[in-house]
Amino acid sequence: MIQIEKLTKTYTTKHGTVTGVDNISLDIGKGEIFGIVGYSGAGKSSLIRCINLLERPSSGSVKVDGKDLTKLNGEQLRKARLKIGMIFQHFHLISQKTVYDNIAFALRAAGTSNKDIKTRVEELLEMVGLADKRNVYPAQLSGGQKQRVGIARALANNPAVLLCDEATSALDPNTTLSILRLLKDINHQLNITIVLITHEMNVVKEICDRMAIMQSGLVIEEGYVYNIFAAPQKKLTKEFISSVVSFNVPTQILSGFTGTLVKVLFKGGVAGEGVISDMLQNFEVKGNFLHGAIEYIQEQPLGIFIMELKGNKSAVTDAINYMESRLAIVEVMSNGN
Ligand SMILES: Nc1ncnc2c1ncn2[C@@H]1O[C@H](COP(=O)(O)OP(=O)(O)OP(=O)(O)O)[C@@H](O)[C@H]1O
Repeated sequence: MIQIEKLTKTYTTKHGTVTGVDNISLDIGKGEIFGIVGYSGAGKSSLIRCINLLERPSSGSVKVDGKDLTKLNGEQLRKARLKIGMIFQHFHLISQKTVYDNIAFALRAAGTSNKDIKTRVEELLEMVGLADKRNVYPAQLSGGQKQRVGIARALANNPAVLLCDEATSALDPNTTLSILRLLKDINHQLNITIVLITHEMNVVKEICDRMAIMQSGLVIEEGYVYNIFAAPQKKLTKEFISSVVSFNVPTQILSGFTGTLVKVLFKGGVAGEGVISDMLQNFEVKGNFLHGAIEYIQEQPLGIFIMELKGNKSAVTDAINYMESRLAIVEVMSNGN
């Protein structure tokens, strides 16, 4: 649905040229929820704003539904943009207009008749759960309700893509969750492709199918969220993951162990316990559990165990190889003192 090819965005400032996006290529499939994570300044906003050409790329191309947006003239681009909805961190509602008129505004801009506007706005208000708020003004709404209006407005013209620019960053955790659930429902119901940028890994963990991690304008890691949580490659990715899932044991505790410390991850959670008990029965090693948890990522369990293995070196190696052969990911944290 979205093909980004060798996209670069540079800005000319009085201090020289700044690169916001550095030669990024990404392919986002129809109906996917794709998350782009990074700290402030990583280039997320520059990238998402290039997807609907709010920013014109310095080089490279952006294809949405097969159309290269960088090649369209003004009128063609205006039409193509109707198929790309966007929601924002600070909602960007028109304060002098009611909820109804904020949503109707997007339809009027697209030339929809008054009769069709009425039907469509009612439909959208139902979808986002705000039917009873149609005549109130934005100032009378909570942050979560404002974002629901933003979502209804973004969906007004039946877009194929919804871009979310830090859409939950101004909301408390419970409201964040309710907005993320709404986005997921909309994604299921309409098969709309959603691209969201965020600095919060819990947002990605909650709803994204795939993700990219950005740093200094580059995508440094990309893949299925579940796989990235199971086996992050880059230091920054590990840092983001540890902000939502703590696999860490305090260093002073780790230094007190004399055996080999291993972190064992099992895709599929509980099954892992069976592999560990088989391993303890079949090899001349003793296991001492320091930490065990099952995390749910996209409703799929990921089992994590941190344990000390004691025994002679070859038995420990055999035990680790055995767990790996049973599809565990084993990381040796320390070889003992
Ligand atoms: N209009 C602009 N003019 C000059 N430099 C810019 C402009 N927009 C972004 N940049 C620079 O491009 C880089 C990427 O910024 P960008 O806003 O895309 O990052 P971000 O990951 O979205 O961060 P944040 O969440 O803080 O917005 C930064 O170095 C930023 O200073």
